[in-house]
Amino acid sequence: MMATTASTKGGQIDVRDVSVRFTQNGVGLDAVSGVSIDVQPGQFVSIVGPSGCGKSTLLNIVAGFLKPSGGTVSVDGAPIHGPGADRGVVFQQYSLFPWLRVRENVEFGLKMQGMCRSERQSKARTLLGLAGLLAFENHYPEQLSGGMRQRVGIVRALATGPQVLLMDEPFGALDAQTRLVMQEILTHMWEQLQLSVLFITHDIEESIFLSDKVYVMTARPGRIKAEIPIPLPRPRTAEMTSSAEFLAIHHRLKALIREESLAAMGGELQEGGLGRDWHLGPEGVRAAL
Ligand SMILES: Nc1ncnc2c1ncn2[C@@H]1O[C@H](COP(=O)(O)OP(=O)(O)OP(=O)(O)O)[C@@H](O)[C@H]1O
Repeated sequence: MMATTASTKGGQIDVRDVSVRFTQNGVGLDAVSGVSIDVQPGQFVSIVGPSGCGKSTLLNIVAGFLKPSGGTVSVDGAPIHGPGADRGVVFQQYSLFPWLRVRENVEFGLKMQGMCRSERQSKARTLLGLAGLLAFENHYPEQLSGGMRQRVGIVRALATGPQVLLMDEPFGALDAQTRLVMQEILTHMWEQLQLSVLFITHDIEESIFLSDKVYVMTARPGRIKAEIPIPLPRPRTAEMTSSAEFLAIHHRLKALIREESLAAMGGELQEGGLGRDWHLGPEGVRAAL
């Protein structure tokens, strides 16, 4: 992997035997059970799994927004007790301040840290340049497309210099074409800044294209079902997505997730729906009605 700007290499995430139990109206729900994952410094790691398996819950724990019921989480050996400037977070919804211009949005965290005006301007402009947004530094968020807003969101999350970037379905609201461009921009920024990234997505192709490793979670309570290394060379190119190696990984991941998606639907599809009545055929179903 190449790097130009990072000085020290940090950003190791260690999640050990983490469990989460939510209690609502006196009823307990096991969301995550005994999950252990690791992200090595500079690694790009994705988590995929069926809806509701606890992916966001896990990310929120690493972000420090949520405390696990059991287990430990640390970054570079330091236990996580809450949110911190060492971890940038990007969600699917663009969370920019609409009354601030693009550069002011990016500078916000730096201003809070007490950095002087000229230093924070120069930092924001460097990052906006990496994301291809320098020409828009004086625009307001509402003047930007969804993809551009999300790029500003990523730049803002990176402004305070975190070694870890946590991303929860960041491109989920974007159209397919914009999504591909965003993947390339993110890869470029990741390579330049030597970040560790933990990335959640529903999109199998996206997870393979971006990652060094993909974790597949089971249906709730979420456990780690498989850890799939992605040995494709870098830089990744659009052509690689039709290579035999890429397609073989895609096939494997799809099968793993399908099993869990069926399980997540409580067995209805195998037992009561698709499985039970399909042998009847259209005639049989009509007769049974
Ligand atoms: N604060 C909460 N209180 C109670 N239950 C919660 C809470 N947050 C999440 N859950 C439940 O925990 C489970 C895991 O939720 P989570 O959002 O982590 O799943 P997910 O894998 O990210 O889902 P999706 O892919 O649909 O976004 C779900 O059943 C959800 O309803």
